[in-house]
Amino acid sequence: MTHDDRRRGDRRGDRGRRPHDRDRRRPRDTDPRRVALGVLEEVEAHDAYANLLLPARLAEADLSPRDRAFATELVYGTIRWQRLYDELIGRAARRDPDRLARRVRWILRLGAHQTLHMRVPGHAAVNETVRLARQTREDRAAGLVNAVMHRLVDRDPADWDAELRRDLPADRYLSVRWSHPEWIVRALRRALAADGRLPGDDARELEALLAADDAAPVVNLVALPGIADRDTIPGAESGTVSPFGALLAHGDPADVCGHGVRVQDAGSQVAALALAAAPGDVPATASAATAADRDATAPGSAADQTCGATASERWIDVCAGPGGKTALLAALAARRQPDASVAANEPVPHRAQLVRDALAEAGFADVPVAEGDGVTALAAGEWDRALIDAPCTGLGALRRRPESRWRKTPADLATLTGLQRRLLDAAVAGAHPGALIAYITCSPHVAETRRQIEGVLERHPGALEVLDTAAVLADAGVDLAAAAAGTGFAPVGTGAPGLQLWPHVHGTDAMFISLLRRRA
Ligand SMILES: C[S@@+](CC[C@H](N)C(=O)[O-])C[C@H]1O[C@@H](n2cnc3c(N)ncnc32)[C@H](O)[C@@H]1O
Repeated sequence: MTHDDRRRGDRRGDRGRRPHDRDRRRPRDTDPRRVALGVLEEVEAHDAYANLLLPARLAEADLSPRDRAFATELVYGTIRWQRLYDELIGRAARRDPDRLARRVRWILRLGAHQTLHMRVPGHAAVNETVRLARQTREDRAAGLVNAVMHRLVDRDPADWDAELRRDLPADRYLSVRWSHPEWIVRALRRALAADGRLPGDDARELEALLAADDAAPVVNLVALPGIADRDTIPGAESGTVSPFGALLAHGDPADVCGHGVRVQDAGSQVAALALAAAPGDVPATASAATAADRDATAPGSAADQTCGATASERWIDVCAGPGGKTALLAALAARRQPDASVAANEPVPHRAQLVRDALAEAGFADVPVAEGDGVTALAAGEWDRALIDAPCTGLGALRRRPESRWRKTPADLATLTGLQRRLLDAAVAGAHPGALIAYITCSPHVAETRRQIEGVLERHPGALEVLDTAAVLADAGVDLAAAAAGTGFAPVGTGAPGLQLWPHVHGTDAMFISLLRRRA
């Protein structure tokens, strides 16, 4: 080492080490299976979220676009399907899979995913899985991995299925076959039945719902009305139930987002639209719409035809973070009623900042975002339309968050339903006659949906009118029948005091939307 080298080294010291130095010492990984295994182990060890961790690990690796897609499917698919794979691995290994070393279990789950859901030929799945075991210091388990993988690939998946169906009680079979915790299977069955969707013991619709949870969801985009046009988003296709929605089957959403285009599930779009489009029986709190306002709204677009609001209303989104619905509400309000004011509330500071960012990006930086309790904001009563997108179990969005089904427990329900009830009661307390409330969850669980609405109606007899959400949305250009066409399932359920959307019927997350109006 020359004197100059030494000086350079001294100057840089440890803190001054260039970012690439680490990369130079440790070659970037070029194996998608090894990258996926690392992510899966980290997700498990640190309760991390795969959708946050994976992009970081992909950025550190050196993978072709094809291998990045392969690693992505390996991670998400293996997490989703782990219950099925554990059952089959246990049968093939003739031992409890929980007694295998963690890494060996992940290696086998990865192998199972390749052969059962990724169309990797059997021999390649076996060889690559054994290779992965050897490369990751699990040589001693290579024999077991080889034997288990051979038993998995040598049998037809239909044979495995027949064996499971024969051996397991009905709910346990569904739980294993569709890789959901058993309590979630039961909760979804109850939710479908409450929506009038399970005649007799027909499991067909329940299985269709479970299957929809297991499919990789297509990216849903929203083109905020008045700001962006869904027909001009590069590479996007139509086909969502939302009048502002588009699908991005291929490509990186980051390449098309911005300037009023955002990633947002079509069910969320429809939920925000329902509040905006509900008939404006709300007494105007300031001046009525001027002729100039009305002229400013170009006729013909979905947004213009759909908002039922009257002028100068005050709209509030009380559970706003991260701001997807707030941005759409602001766009809908601005398009139809420039005089209406929109405000947001989100108690968690970093999520409140995300709401501000979402609003600023869409050109609504002037929308105030408070950091308080939604219960207080609602009880204060300074609003004409309130969106309560309540914290919930998220059982309606399992397809988007692969690990969430394994982390939720029935115990989560108690806290969440208590808060949901307080939010609804505060809305009743704060609402003036004619004020509108949209109560929304991204869960179909009956305790979070219809029972909440039944409960608030019982606690405040005569105070609320339940609007027909499906009819409001139909007037707003949402064609539920077209969305359900070809699925073999009814476009709208029956009996619920609100609209329940379903992934297997409408292609949306399972959002529940109930529109309520305060009576005099
Ligand atoms: C389902 S998320 C809302 C999603 C959001 N509306 C959107 O579309 O982007 C529920 C939000 O409620 C917030 N929250 C939790 N407790 C709350 C409370 N007491 N009052 C109001 N909001 C609350 C959570 O922090 C979370 O951001």
